[in-house]
Amino acid sequence: MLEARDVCFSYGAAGRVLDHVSLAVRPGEVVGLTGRSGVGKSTLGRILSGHYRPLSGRVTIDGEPHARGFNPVQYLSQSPAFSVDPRWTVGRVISEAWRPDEAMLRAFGVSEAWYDRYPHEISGGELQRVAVLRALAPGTRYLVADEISAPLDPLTQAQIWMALLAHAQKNGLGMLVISHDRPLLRRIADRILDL
Ligand SMILES: Nc1ncnc2c1ncn2[C@@H]1O[C@H](COP(=O)(O)OP(=O)(O)OP(=O)(O)O)[C@@H](O)[C@H]1O
Repeated sequence: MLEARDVCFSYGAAGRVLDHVSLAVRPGEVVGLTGRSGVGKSTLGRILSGHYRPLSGRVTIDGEPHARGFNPVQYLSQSPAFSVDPRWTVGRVISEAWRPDEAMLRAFGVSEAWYDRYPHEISGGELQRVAVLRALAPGTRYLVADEISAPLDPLTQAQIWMALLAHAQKNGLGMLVISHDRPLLRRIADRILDL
């Protein structure tokens, strides 16, 4: 189980962003997280992913704190361009994490023809699919998907969610889906939390 318990956080001297927040995601469970803009959803997602340390409170993965090495809690943002090295080819970006097979490439609509290109040489929607596929390395146990489909066309959105949900179910992957799109969350989440 991925668990945040009594988490508090603030960015420097600015006011408190998270005040004693607790949340849990079980393996194979899809939890929706929504709430007004600026309430701290992305901050909580990054804390769960080990990017930020809480001021107080704990984050545990199956009872253990975040450790060095491959991160079993992968964070995906709305803007994949910020999370990939612009000097690496698409092929290197993916294979640095793992080597997905043909079926996975097809399910996520990723083409090997892009492998020799750089991130700015594929479209935003294509890069998002690359980022999602990269995050699904075998060691990934939980995925924090932060508004990942907001800028995509409806067809690409549907393709990504269908592939992600199928993969999560098959592999017991837990997902925290952060979104303002309540109809989307009602379709895909087992339960929805309002921060
Ligand atoms: N690096 C940072 N430094 C200082 N303040 C920050 C930083 N990142 C976020 N904040 C502030 O922390 C608060 C929470 O931001 P966060 O991005 O977690 O909210 P959110 O609920 O995800 O918002 P949205 O729905 O608009 O994406 C906001 O007031 C934001 O301005």
